[in-house]
Amino acid sequence: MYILKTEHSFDSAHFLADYDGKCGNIHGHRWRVEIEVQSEELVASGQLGGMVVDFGDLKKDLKAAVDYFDHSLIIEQGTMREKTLQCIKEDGFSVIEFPTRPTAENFAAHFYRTMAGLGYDVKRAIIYETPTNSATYEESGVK
Ligand SMILES: Nc1nc2c(c(=O)[nH]1)N=C([C@H](O)[C@H](O)COP(=O)(O)OP(=O)(O)OP(=O)(O)O)CN2
Ligand SMILES: [Zn+2]
Repeated sequence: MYILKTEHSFDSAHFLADYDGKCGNIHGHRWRVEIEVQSEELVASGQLGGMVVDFGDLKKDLKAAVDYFDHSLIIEQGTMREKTLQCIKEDGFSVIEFPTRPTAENFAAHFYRTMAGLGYDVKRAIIYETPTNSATYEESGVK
């Protein structure tokens, strides 16, 4: 089995709604996203010969997925008053409404599924919320 790994980072603010503690307040992180893709075989010949995929393509696709969140405020849908949200947007701030609580675990699943949706055979996605705290998402099954 061959496994390729690449990473990108993004800066964003978030908060955990209904969290009893400092993470319930708006705060920021530099999120590091690592992605691993796998293959039993290498491309036989040509431009991609000897590769699983071209690192250039893998990096470009992960960067696009990650850049979507860069320098924005990520909020869980339905956890901010509509009026507040509207004012923030009207004042020109970039807000992304996320379907689930914006935890490292949910971001790991998000990036896994985004890259899988692009056709990559993703082994795992690892999200570092801080330099020492990370969450990993994998899907079990026959691979
Ligand atoms: N399992 C998870 N636990 C927590 C998550 C998460 O995504 N998954 N997220 C948070 C908060 O977002 C918080 O920002 C993390 O804070 P903390 O671990 O305390 O990290 P700090 O580096 O800010 O801690 P210091 O001790 O103040 O340096 C909480 N839990
Ligand atoms: Zn946080």
